[in-house]
Amino acid sequence: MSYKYQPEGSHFINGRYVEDTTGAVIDVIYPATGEVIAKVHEATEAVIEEAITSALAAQQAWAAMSGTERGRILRRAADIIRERNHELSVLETHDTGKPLQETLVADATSGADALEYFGGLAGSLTGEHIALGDGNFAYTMREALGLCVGIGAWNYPTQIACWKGAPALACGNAMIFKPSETTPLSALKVAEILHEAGLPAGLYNVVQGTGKVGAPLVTDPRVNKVSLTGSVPTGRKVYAAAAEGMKHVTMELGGKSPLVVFDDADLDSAVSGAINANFYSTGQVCSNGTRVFVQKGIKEAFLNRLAERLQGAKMGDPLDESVNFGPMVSAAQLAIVEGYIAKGKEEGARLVAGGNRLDQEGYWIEPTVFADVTDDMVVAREEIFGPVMCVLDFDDEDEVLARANDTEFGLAAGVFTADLARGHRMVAGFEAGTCFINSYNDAPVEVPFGGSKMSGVGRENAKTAINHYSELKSVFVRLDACEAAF
Ligand SMILES: NC(=O)c1ccc[n+]([C@@H]2O[C@H](COP(=O)([O-])OP(=O)(O)OC[C@H]3O[C@@H](n4cnc5c(N)ncnc54)[C@H](O)[C@@H]3O)[C@@H](O)[C@H]2O)c1
Repeated sequence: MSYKYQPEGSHFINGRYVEDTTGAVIDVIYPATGEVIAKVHEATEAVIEEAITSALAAQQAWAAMSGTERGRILRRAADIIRERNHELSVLETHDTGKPLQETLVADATSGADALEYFGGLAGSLTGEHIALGDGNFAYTMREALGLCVGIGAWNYPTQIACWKGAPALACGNAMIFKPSETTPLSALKVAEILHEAGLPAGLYNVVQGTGKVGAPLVTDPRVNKVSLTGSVPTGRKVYAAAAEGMKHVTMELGGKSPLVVFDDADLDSAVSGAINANFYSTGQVCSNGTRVFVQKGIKEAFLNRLAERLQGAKMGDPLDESVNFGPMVSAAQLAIVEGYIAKGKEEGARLVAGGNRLDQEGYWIEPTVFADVTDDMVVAREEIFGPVMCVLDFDDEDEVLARANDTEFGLAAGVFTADLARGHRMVAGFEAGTCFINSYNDAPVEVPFGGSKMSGVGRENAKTAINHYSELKSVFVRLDACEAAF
């Protein structure tokens, strides 16, 4: 039987699709209907070995090319992605369930942005000259790390494949990317397009599978760097395993981020911020501001306006471009979200919107809002990773800052206020890697993205990502005689 989105092979290795049917079967399910749209096989040991050996065989020649030449290929790949944006977005919608309205602007296009940005930077990577007196000097050389492994989550499959691949390749590395087993299709297209753009075979390989495939990649001594996007429990395991081999890591993990709305904020703008911070991608965004602290003076106005605006959430066929709210990615994730909604009710939070599963095929749940949430409730402490907004009340700035920071996570934080001095004071106090003033969840490639505390290590995007995919070699040069004590 052939499936609607069946790829030519489960893996993309050494410039071509590869299959090994002895690997366990993974069903790829369209979350909107529950239909199986493809079947892929988990990578076997032989597949993993082929991915590693072909990457190693290609990497040194790639690193020896000029940055400008490498960058040209990445920029060509960006152009191809943009030309095929519609087709890639339809695939992403099938892989994830996210509405086409979103995938058309946020997924392949964001991946293309990363390829274009790092393609542009590749020719400007340099070391520096350091004068040391007496004519002596040192210089630094920026070198590729070697073989990098990227491991993705299921919420932004194309974007994650590009956000990791683009800086890795720009710096002269090879990458093996393992997408989430829930969304295996889009990364294959990224690999295909990179090679079509001229990337030499072996430099961007995609292997499918669960953590059983991710784990041996992380521990393989030939791998120099691991970049994971995933949950904190997985991050802990992967970071520890990578530390055994003293490997470089980037950890983009989960969050329970605060969004603080002061009573001088523009109400509609703040409600928009809260919607973007909770319901985009059906709430499956790591940086979501799911603890919405609203100052008591505007609490009722905020909740009323939010209820009105929620009427604009349109669920339905994700391929219909007027639909703006899709299903959860999987039955398992839906069950987790339903569990948290039940917990919120049990703990005494006031359900003011949503909370119900739709009685139809697929993994649909309404956008949900709890009010009167308190800091100690489970729904206010744990990452739900679904469309559940928790609204908490507060009185003053010092109090809300302390409460906003009272979490093990530190991915993102936002503030809405008309008082910009207060906005800057708040972000200076937030214990979070990515902050927003009068906005939420913007992630342009030019800006570093990442978390502090348990939400991660390192940064993606922006010039700083170069530091995470390369290292400096220092060279001391003596021009006068070298002297010694004896
Ligand atoms: N900070 C960010 O940039 C960011 C972005 C998106 C998602 N996330 C986080 O990702 C989570 C949701 O994604 P998920 O459910 O796919 O996460 P997950 O942690 O379950 O899985 C992430 C990836 O790790 C792999 N994996 C699992 N165990 C492994 C192991 N032992 N060794 C190597 N790889 C292993 C999985 O197969 C998957 O590809 C949420 O917590 C979310 O906040 C973070």
